[in-house]
Amino acid sequence: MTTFPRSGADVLALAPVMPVVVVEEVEHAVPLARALVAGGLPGIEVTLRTPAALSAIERVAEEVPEAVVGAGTVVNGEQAAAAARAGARFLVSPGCTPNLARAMADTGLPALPGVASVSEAMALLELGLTELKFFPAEASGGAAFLKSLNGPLPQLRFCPTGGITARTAPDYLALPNVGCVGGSWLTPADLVAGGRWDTVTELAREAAALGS
Ligand SMILES: O=C(O)C(=O)C[C@H](O)[C@H](O)COP(=O)(O)O
Repeated sequence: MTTFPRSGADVLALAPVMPVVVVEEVEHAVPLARALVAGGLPGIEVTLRTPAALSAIERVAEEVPEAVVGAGTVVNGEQAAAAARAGARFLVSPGCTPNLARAMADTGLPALPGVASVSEAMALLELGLTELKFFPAEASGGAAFLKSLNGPLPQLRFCPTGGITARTAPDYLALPNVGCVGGSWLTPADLVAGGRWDTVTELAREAAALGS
């Protein structure tokens, strides 16, 4: 039986790669999640960027028990609450405000709030949050930024996301303050639209192997 994450650390520990997916058609959600799970990636971040996103989370939560589905692109409290109602097991935001941090905590779900600077990371640390998303990773300094941050703030752990590929992921995963990396490269729009689930599984398998 799947154990659901109870903390940000549990979310970071799901797999070396967190697939970030954009679901345009709700019918794609279940086969997509099954394809990722089959490749060894149980954690799935469904971005709240499409009208289908909340229904997609609901379907995966109900129909794919091996998956751990979370909501991404959470930018306000209403979305955090709606994602929790839909069955999300964790929340991810691209950036954070005190209001959003509170709203995410109110859901009772583990969350990875996003940061892109030292001061933003320190503000969340003051709230007791030590597992964060680093977004947009490549545009904000990449692996070199996180390596520098580990000096003054070694208590923080990150899921860097944004512009990361299968080729650059190992640079991040080699860092002591990186738990996993996020990315959309496992589920390109053309593969999803064409229902090419075997290829998604293949990409997921390669990504899962980055942790070994
Ligand atoms: O929507 C969010 O919550 C985000 O933070 C953005 C996503 O994580 C990135 O868009 C994924 O990055 P790519 O792998 O470069 O596509």
